Parts: sequence; C-alpha cells; structure tokens
Amino acid sequence: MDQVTYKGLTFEPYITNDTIQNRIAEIAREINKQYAGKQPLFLCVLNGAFPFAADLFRAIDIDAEISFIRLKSYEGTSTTGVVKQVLGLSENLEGRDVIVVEDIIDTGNTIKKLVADLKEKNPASIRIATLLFKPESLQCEVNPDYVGFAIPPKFIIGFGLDLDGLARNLRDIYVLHDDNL
Ligand SMILES: O=P(O)(O)OC[C@H]1O[C@H](OP(=O)(O)OP(=O)(O)O)[C@H](O)[C@@H]1O
Ligand SMILES: Nc1nc2[nH]cnc2c(=O)[nH]1
Repeated sequence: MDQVTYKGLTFEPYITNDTIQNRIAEIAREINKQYAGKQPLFLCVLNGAFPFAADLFRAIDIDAEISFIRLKSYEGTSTTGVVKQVLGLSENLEGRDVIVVEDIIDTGNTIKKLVADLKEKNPASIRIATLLFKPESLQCEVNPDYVGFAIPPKFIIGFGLDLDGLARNLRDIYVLHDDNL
C-alpha cells in the first residue's frame, strides 16, 4: 500500500481491507448469535457507513432488514458541531430491535443525537455498531456495542470515510500524515 494524496494532504496506509473484513466477520458472528430468533433492523447512517453496512449485512445469516438515514456534520477534516438530518427515516420503529451502523464515532455528537431521536420512536432496543471509534475524542458519553477498531484521535479516510466527498472508494483505510498538521 502506498501513500495517497487528496486536496494537497498526504495520507499513510493504516488498516488494510483484509483486516477490516476479518473484523467485520467477527462482529457479524456476534450479532448472529445475540439476535438469534429476532429480526433486527440495521439502520445505516449515510453517507460514510455504506461499505461497512453492506459488508456487515451480507455476513448476517439470521433474518434481518436494512434501512438508511443520512446525517451530516463534517466539512473538510473537522466537525461543524451541527448535526443535520439530510434524509429522514420512513420505517416504523415501534417494537423493533434496531442496530445503528456507523463508519466512525469521533466527538460522539452525531450518534448521540441520532439515538435520542430514535428512542422517541419506541423501538424495543437500540444497539450501535461502528467500524471505527475514537474514545479520546468523545465530547459526550457514548458506549458503542460493536466496535471494529478503537483508534487514536487522527483524521482518517477510505472505506466510506471521505475528505470533502472524495476517498470513500478507497478499499483500505488511511491516516492523515503528521506533517500535514
Ligand atoms: O462522532 P462525530 O464527531 O459526530 O462524527 C461522526 C460522524 O461523522 C461522519 O459523518 P459526516 O458528517 O462526515 O457525513 P458523511 O457520513 O456523509 O461523510 C461519520 O459518518 C459520522 O456520522
Ligand atoms: N473522513 C472522516 N470523517 C470523520 N468524521 C468524524 N471523524 C472522521 C474522520 O476521522 N475521518
């Protein structure tokens, strides 16, 4: 894996697609076991979570459904602090076992707002699956149930994660080179 450059910023290889896929398979096995006999609704938070949600959902072998919601708070490499709901949810969540699927939890503001909104729809349960988690960056209390990788507070791209819309199509995950900071 080589370095990649977007908008004049250099990123180093960080997590390979093989490593990502192995971890997703482990999380799927856990979900398959814990939700046996139930029919969970996976709720993919667009845009960034779509590759993780697709690979995770394909590895689920119990009956399950998937739906999508679009939230946005980042511009460039930093949060705007405002979580916008761009595309709403049409499903009835009453009594459903919901698994929210995120690509990353950073400040925690996005997932906190989403979970608070979802709770008002009276689901039977809500759990959070996130591919990446930056515990040192949290600005609120959030405890994801399924975490792919806990990482330090550095900006990353690839496998769904973007820099102003670009780099989501990278197969692997890359981290912003320290010299850029
Ligand atoms: O924990 P937080 O600091 O709130 O950050 C996490 C959020 O940031 C990203 O979304 P973004 O707003 O970049 O939209 P995108 O998914 O369309 O890239 C990511 O997909 C999470 O939803
Ligand atoms: N691309 C990208 N989006 C994010 N949203 C919150 N944290 C990050 C990050 O590290 N990279």
